[in-house]
Amino acid sequence: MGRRNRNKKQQDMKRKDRGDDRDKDTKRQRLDDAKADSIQTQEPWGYKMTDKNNKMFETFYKMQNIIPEDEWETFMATMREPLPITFRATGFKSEVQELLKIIKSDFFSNMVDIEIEGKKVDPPSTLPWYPDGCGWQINLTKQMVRKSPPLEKLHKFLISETESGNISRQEAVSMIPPLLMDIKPHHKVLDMCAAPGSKTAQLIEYLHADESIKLPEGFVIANDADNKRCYMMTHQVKRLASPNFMIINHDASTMPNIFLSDPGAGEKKCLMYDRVLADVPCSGDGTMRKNPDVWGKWTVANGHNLHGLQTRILKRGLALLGDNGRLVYSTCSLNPIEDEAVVASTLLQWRNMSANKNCEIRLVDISKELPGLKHNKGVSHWKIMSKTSDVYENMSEVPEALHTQIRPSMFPPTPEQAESLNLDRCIRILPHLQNTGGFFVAVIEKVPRIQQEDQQKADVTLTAPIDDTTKEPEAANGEEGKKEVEYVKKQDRDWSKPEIAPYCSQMKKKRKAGGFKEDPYIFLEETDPIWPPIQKFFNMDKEFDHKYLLVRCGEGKKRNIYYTSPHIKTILAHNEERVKFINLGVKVLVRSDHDDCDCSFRLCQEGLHMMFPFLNARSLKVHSRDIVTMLSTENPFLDNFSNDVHSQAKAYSVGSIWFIYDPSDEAFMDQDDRENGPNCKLVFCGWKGKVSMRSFVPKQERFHFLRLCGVQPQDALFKRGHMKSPPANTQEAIQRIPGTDSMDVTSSADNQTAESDVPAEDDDVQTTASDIPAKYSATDDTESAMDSATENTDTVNDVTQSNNSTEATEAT
Ligand SMILES: C[S@@+](CC[C@H](N)C(=O)[O-])C[C@H]1O[C@@H](n2cnc3c(N)ncnc32)[C@H](O)[C@@H]1O
Repeated sequence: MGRRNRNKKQQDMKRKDRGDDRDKDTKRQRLDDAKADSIQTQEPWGYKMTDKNNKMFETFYKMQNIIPEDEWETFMATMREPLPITFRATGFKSEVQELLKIIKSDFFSNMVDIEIEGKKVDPPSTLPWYPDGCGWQINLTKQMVRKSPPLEKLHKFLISETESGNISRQEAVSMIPPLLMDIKPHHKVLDMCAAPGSKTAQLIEYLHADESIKLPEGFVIANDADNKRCYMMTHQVKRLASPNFMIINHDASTMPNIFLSDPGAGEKKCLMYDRVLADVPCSGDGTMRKNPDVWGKWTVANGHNLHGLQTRILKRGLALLGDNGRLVYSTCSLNPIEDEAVVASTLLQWRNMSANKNCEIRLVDISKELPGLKHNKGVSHWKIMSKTSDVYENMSEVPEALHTQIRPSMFPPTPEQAESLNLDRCIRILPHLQNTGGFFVAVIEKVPRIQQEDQQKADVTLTAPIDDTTKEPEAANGEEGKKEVEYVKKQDRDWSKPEIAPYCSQMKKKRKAGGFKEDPYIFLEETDPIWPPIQKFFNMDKEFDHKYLLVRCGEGKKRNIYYTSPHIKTILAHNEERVKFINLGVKVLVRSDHDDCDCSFRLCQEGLHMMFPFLNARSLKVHSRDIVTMLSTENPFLDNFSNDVHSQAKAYSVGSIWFIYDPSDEAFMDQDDRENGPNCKLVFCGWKGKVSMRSFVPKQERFHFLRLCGVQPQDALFKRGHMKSPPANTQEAIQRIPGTDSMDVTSSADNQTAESDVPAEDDDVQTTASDIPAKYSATDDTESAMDSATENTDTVNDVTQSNNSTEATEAT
């Protein structure tokens, strides 16, 4: 008999000795039940989904008493209903308000008397707790919106604006954790499990919320263990174009320390964060409305398996949190083992660690921080159920055989401990309270017990050295306490000091000389000859420091130049060998060699918002109708622009330019701007040729800006009388774009004239005139692909893992 067979036989015998055979029958029975339960049913709107029943789920949650008895039926009925559409408007405040005006007037005002399948549809409403009316809920499923003819216009609008990143289709509950982080522009923020990045995007927005600050001092570091999902996140946050942002790729439970000085030289300075978000991987039972697959997959084991990882991530997050910092722990699961048990056991362990005596961590009362949000309080008591539906009140009742699955830390605190923990300060969002998904949030703050007087407060979050104690937890009372201590010793000895994490050492093998596989990040030298012509051409402000510009190729011509913030540069400089950086820096300049231009680089739209406050030359004030001209025409001739713009343009040599529309510039704005133009500042980059002038704006964003200027992309642009005829020799070449009734754009002949005049498009701008109608005649396939690609999904289900490893795949 081979060794493997022998081992298996021994294991079977052991299992028999433990009486595990009884499990088999129960298991078989349960599988049969589950199969019988999962009958495919046909939903309205023509798509199939599994039956929404799971007996184990019901038994488990009924037993927990976290849903009041008289609400149980409503809770279950809501869980079985599909989730309504929710989204939030994103971006700069004034631009967001303009977009909201359009949403209300052009789309929602028409939705008052709509009936679908004989039922009247509720008009869309704002999420009462989301600030500034920027969060919205439409009580329809996305399938309904897609298939219903009266909602076609709304559907196209949602796809288009989601694509350009001006709205974020995000579950309502998923918007909550970033709001509770209370982000300020100077905060150092860590998002531990960030992909696909919907919450990260909020964090970046809040960091940049004060538009009067050119560049905030703080930054956001987004981490995720899944390399592919890190790249998805790159796309998600690209439009926010923040130089104060980076993506890294590590296991959050063993996040490496980030040094702010050379780790080899003298005193180590480690980064401590002001804000940490631990939106941990979870069983996702709060997302069953959106992901009906979870119904069939749910077992108690999912929560049990994730508890260990969730706890380790929370502990590591707390270890990295600076004094007076705030950590938000969240899951989209209602399971107390993934929620309160993780929080309670971590708080208790923190207290037991003698090394932590200088600092207290405690739950923050957040019940009043989001007025209008309906929620229940966290619980202090719950029960543990095994896969075979045995129920345990404490660890001593758990058979030895289950000790690897059921841990002491999963049990509720004693009544005395519970009194000091204030678990009721956690919030539970139950789906039936406000027609949402299910969610759990706890906010924890770290408060120094002794404010050390010699500590330089201003620098505290950047310079506080990491607590590198290896001391073990002090003994707690009683048998349970001893077991807990043993457990902590075995599993968690180093939770404040994962200096060389297993993941890092693994990665070291993959590393090639000079860093990880990514292209290198090479900062421009002070004396780099590339810089003076750029500085001169754009008359760059002295405040702009070119030592934060970087390129990604060491040799040959530099194609793109990126900008990053001082702190991000410092982090990169001292950690390139140890931290896996996936993405950082905003593209601000793109190579564009042209015989008639002294500067080999042009501005690009992606980085313009960050750059324009530092540009003292090459700007053109424009009217709203000029925006329409430049965004609806490939290379308009100079005399297609207003006289005001034409005369400014004549003064400029050939090369990169940027346009600014500023409603606060009373002297320049005219009657048409006041009547038809948007009430927010807009900037675009472009190129001034000899006879024409073009913009470089990615196609998705063109539609957004056109809408802000009161033009529906499928409406006639000429209706407003904005276009002057192009010169006579190109007159005949004007043609209709197939698929539109009314939109005319200048033709290929016109483009040819201009092509020699302006540089060709780059990969940051891929717009051809015919893209416009093509997009608006998207097939169903394209639309559904867009739906799934663009809606932010932060659910991790299908969890198969041991306590130490997670294989989580995302359900989209
Ligand atoms: C609930 S999702 C996060 C959603 C995200 N915060 C958002 O709002 O878009 C959990 C994420 O944790 C990641 N993850 C799983 N295990 C991890 C670990 N050990 N360390 C870091 N990230 C992990 C998954 O790849 C997944 O992207």
